[in-house]
Amino acid sequence: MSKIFIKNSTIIPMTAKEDIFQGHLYIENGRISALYRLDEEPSFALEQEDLEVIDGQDKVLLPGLVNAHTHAAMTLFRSYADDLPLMQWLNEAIWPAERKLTAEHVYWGTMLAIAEMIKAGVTVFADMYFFMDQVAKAVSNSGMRGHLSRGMIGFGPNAEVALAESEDFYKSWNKGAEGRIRVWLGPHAPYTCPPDYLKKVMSLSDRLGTGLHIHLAETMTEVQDIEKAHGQRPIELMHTLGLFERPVLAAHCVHLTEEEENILVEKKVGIAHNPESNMKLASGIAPIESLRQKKAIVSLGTDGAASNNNLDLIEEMRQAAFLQKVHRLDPTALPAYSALEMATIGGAKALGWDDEIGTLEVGKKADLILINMKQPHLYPVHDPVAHVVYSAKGSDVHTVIVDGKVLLRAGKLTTIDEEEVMAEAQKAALLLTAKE
Ligand SMILES: CSC[C@H]1O[C@@H](n2cnc3c(O)ncnc32)[C@H](O)[C@@H]1O
Ligand SMILES: [Zn+2]
Repeated sequence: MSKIFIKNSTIIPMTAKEDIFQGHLYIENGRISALYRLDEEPSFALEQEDLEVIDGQDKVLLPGLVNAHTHAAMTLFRSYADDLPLMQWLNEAIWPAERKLTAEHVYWGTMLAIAEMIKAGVTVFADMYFFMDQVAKAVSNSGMRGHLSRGMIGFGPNAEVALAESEDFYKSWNKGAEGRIRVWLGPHAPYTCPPDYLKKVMSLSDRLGTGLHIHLAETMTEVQDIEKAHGQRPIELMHTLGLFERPVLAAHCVHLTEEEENILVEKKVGIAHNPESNMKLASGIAPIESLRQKKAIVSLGTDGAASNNNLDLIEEMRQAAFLQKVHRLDPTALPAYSALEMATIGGAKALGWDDEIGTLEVGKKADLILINMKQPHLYPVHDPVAHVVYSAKGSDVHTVIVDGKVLLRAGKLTTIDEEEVMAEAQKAALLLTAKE
C-alpha cells in the first residue's frame, strides 16, 4: 500500500477548535501514521520510491466529510419531481418510478452519486435503498467508504423478503471492500414499518449485533398519523418499543417535544439532520441547536438527490448553520466549528464509526480531504473554519483520500470514469421515467 506525505498545510484535525495548526501529515498502510508541526523534521526518509508527496500549500486539510443520510441511487430522479410535500412526492412520483428500478439502474445511480460526493469531499455515506448488493459493488469499485442498509417496508408481500435479504446482505457485505463497508438494518419509517414488524427488525439486529438506520419525525403529518394510530408520537413510540436499545441512526428528527429531545440525548441516538431536504419539502426545521446544547449526537446528511437536489455537504453545512440562526433569531446559534463537527466527527459518531474515522489523529484511517483556498472567494483567510463552512463550495475540493488511497487528485477522479457513469445514469433515468 502506498505512502503519502502531505506537506505545508493548514490542518484542522477536528479534535478541538484550538488544535488547528500548520504542518504535515504522513499516511502509511491506509492510516494516519504521523502529524508534524511546520518546524518539525519528519522521522522518515522523504526520498522513498513509493512515497507520494502532495503539496498542501494554500490548502486546508481536514477529515473527510460524512454524509450521514442519503439514498444514493436517487440521483436518477434528480429534478424528476419537485416542489411537492413529502407524502405526495413519495406516493405520486417517487414510489411509482422506484417500482421500475433494476439492479443495473441502482449501480449506475449509485456510481453517479459517489462521483458527485467524492468531488465534493465526502468520504463515507450512510445509504438506505434497494438492490444494496449493487450499492456495495459501487462502493467496492470506487474506493469509497459506505455505511449501508437495505431499506425495509414492513407491509405488503415484500416485508418478509426485506428481512431475509437484509440478513443475507449483512452476511455478504459487512466488513466487505477491505473493511470499507459496514452494514446496518434499514426499517424505512414508523409509517411504513408497524410495531410488530419493527419487533422483528429489532430481533434480527440483536442476532446480527448491528444497528438500525430509520427516518423519524420528519413531518407534522407523520407525527399526527402515528399519534392517531398508536397513541404516541414517533420518538415516544420508538422508545416504548425499545428501538433505541441498540445503535440507531435517525434521519430528520424535525418535530420533537422537549421530552423527545431528551430521549434522543439519553439513548445516544445518532441524529442525521438534512436541512436542505427539510426546506425543499417544507417539512420543518429540526431543533439542532437545542439538541447540540444538550450534547446530542448530531450529524449532517443530504438525503437523496431528488429532494435536495445535490449531494454537496459543504453547502449543507452552510445551510444548516444559517437555518438555525434564523430559526432562533440568534446569530450565535450553530457556529461554523459546530457545523463542521456535524459533518465530520459528529457523522462518524452517528454511524458508530468514530473509532476509525472523523478526526485526523495518529492511528485513524486515512480518510481526509484538501480544500484549495487560493481562490478569490476564499481570500483573505482570517478563519479557515469559517471559510470551509461559509465560503467554500464542493467544487473547491482538491484532493480526497479514503483508506489511504487517492480518489480525487487535483479535482480529477482517479477510480471512476465520469463520462461513462453520466452516460449510463442518463440511460437508466430515461427508462425509469418514460411515460407508459
Ligand atoms: C426503503 S428504501 C428508502 C426509501 O426512502 C424514500 N425516501 C427518500 N427520501 C425520503 C424522505 O425524505 N423521507 C422518507 N422517505 C424517503 C426513497 O424514495 C425510498 O423509497
Ligand atoms: Zn431519506
